[in-house]
Amino acid sequence: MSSYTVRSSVPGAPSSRRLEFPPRRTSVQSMARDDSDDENMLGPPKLSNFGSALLSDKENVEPYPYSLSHGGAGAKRYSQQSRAAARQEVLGAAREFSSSNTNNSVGGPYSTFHSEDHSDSTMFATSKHNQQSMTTFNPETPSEQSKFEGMNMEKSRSRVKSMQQTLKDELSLRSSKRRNRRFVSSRFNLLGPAKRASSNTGTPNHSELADESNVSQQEANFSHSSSAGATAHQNEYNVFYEPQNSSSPQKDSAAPTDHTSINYDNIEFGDLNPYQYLKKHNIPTTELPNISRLYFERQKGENRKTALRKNIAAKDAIQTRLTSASLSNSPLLTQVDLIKREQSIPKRQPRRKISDHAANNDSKAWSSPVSGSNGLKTASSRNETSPRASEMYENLERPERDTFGSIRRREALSNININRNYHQLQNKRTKYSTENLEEARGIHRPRFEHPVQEERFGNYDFKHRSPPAVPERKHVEIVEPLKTTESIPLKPPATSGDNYNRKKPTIYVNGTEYEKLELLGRGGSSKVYKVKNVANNKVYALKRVSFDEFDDSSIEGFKGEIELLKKLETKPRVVKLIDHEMDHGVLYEVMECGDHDLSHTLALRSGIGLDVEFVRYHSQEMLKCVKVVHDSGIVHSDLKPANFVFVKGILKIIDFGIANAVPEHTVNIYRETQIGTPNYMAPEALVAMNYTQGQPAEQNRWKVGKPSDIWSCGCIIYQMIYGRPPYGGFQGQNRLLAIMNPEVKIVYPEKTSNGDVVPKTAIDTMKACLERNPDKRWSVDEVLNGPFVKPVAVTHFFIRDLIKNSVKYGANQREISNEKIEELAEDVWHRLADFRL
Ligand SMILES: Nc1ncnc2c1ncn2[C@@H]1O[C@H](COP(=O)(O)OP(=O)(O)OP(=O)(O)O)[C@@H](O)[C@H]1O
Repeated sequence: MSSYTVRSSVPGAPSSRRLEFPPRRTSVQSMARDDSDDENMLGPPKLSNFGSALLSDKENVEPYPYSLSHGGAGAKRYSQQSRAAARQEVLGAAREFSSSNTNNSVGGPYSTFHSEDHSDSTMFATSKHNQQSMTTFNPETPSEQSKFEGMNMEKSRSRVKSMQQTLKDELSLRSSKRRNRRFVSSRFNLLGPAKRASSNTGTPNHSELADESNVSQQEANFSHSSSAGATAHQNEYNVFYEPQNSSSPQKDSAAPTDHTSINYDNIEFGDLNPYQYLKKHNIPTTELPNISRLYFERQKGENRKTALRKNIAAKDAIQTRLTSASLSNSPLLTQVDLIKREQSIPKRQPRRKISDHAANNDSKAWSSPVSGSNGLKTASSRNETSPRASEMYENLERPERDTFGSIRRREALSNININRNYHQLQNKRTKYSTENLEEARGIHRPRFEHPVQEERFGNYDFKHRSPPAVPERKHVEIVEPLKTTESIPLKPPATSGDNYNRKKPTIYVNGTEYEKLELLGRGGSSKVYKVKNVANNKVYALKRVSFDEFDDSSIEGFKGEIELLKKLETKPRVVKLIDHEMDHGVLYEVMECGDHDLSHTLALRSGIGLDVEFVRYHSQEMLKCVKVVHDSGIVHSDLKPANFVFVKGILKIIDFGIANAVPEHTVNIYRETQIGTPNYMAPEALVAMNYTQGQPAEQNRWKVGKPSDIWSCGCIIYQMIYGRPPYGGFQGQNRLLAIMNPEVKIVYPEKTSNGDVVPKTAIDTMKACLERNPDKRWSVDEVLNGPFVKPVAVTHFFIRDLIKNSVKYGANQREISNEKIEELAEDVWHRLADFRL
């Protein structure tokens, strides 16, 4: 490799550079590598680049990457001019060298070079016959050294500077071309895939490369054919746009077939993009930037026109609605007019994107048979409406194709919705204002409660559906059952010997049938039932006593009761025995039936307080019964409240089971058994007394007489006043002991537990009845005639007469003895007895 050092005069450039001559075959590669670096290309040219550029410029065999295919027209011209000038300068310098070296033979220092490289470059091969290449210069040759020294060095330096400047401009121009190419590439991407033109079968890239190859070839031909730079500058434009194939079959009449004078105003792209347009009309790709710019400007204008046209259509549609709404207020409008106006206005569309479901529903509503029969437009017929409406439909239903922009489209939709609501309101007003007219015309319109229904079917005349069929009422006959004269037996008929047909069991007493009604009470040895005589339907008490549990003495005692009852059957204060029968150890007594006994009455008044009159009345009633018994020579021996019953309001005595007839002129009887109720038994009836005369000592007897009955009556009165018997506070055996113990005194409080004052006469009566000594007890008559049972009442006249008589008696008798006073008191007392009310 040969090297040569030159001093550069370019400002900023290194003072000296070592000029190297790279191998010729790598010049193109070096250019390609430098071409990738824009910054290096913008800087001052290097001598190495200069040499490479010369070589590459001559070697047009390979595609020249920096063709003028993508440069602008002005840049292209400048590039071509500058390149032509540079070439002229280079050729001039070479001629100078060659002229100074005309005698240089083939066998000289160039012989080797030419023999190696003559077939590689056409340009170099052309010039090698006329000039000496710099690369073939060998300064070491003595003959050439002398020639070189003889040259004008100043002239050479100026030429080198000129060449450097030219190369600098060339590089700047190439950088500009590169930028333009990038811009065009980005625009191509926006245009989408290029369509295949009729005259262009290759892909755009391939076509572009082929075209670039042609351009490079044309440029090489130009460089080869032209000899003068100025002339080349003048003819460059015309020759350059000469079409390769002038007989192109497809040429647009409006297309600039004569490319020497392109009229951009006459260009019509149609459906072609700029690149397709170039290919179709065989226009060099260098015109692509200009044509692309023209294409985009026209597109922008078309878009503006389309937007303006759609805006006008939307406004016209709105104005049509408003006019229709104002006209619909007129009461003279008929229903047919309203329908026509409604048909001329498209239905409202949703603001947002229409979903498939909503669209389907909407289409169903429109395509309903009812609407079709009434002249409503279906979805397919909407396009048959006015052009303005159709255009607005296009605008509303396909917002993605709208070119207004989102804001403008939203405003348009909002306006339409607002006016739609106003239109609906006007329709409603019209509907209400025309209701009377419609009714007068006999037009029946359905009433919709739902606004959607009203919106869809609001102003249209519909035919009523046939009313639903009234369900048939089933006729049900109420058939009353036949009435028969024969009564339905509630129970099976009675048979002989069967008592099933009887309501309740019956008891026969001496042949008389008694029907058992209810149980009245139960005693120690018997049960008492309420029965009804079946023959006369009278009610009785039936006492049934079984002798199985009793010994013979007890059986004799029940038999004595019957005798006593028979004896007393005429007494009104003794329950009346109706009938009795002894059968198989069972005693039946049919008696007069009482309502309830005295124990039941006392229980009802428990806790109510003292009622002296109640006690006096019931005491008197009780004593009257006892008087009857005592007067009959009978000692009852078992007097208690349960043995007094009220029969029709009259208290009567019952239960003479242990009663004994008292022989006349005797007061007491003696029993060998202790029978009775402890609470009411007199002390003498409880204390066994040894029967001494003629009887075994171990045998005890109890003395029972009429005073025992008075004791019992005293206990009943005591219970009626204080609520319990005298020894009621004792329980069990202690009660008997207390009764028998004379030390246990009976207390008579002046007040009851409720605080009621107990009359003194009542207390005195109780004390007289409950005298331990039976001989000192009052008799029944005394009690009955006692101040409590039978109180004395005096009148005002009685007291006045008493005082008057006493004064007279004292005036006549100065001294009155005590005996005389007692006699007088007894007399008054008897008079009071006669004076009782
Ligand atoms: N004629 C009647 N009317 C209404 N009720 C009666 C009649 N006879 C008895 N009673 C009721 O039957 C109950 C028992 O009767 P009664 O006292 O005669 O039987 P008892 O076996 O003698 O009893 P006890 O021997 O224990 O005194 C009475 O307390 C009374 O309530």
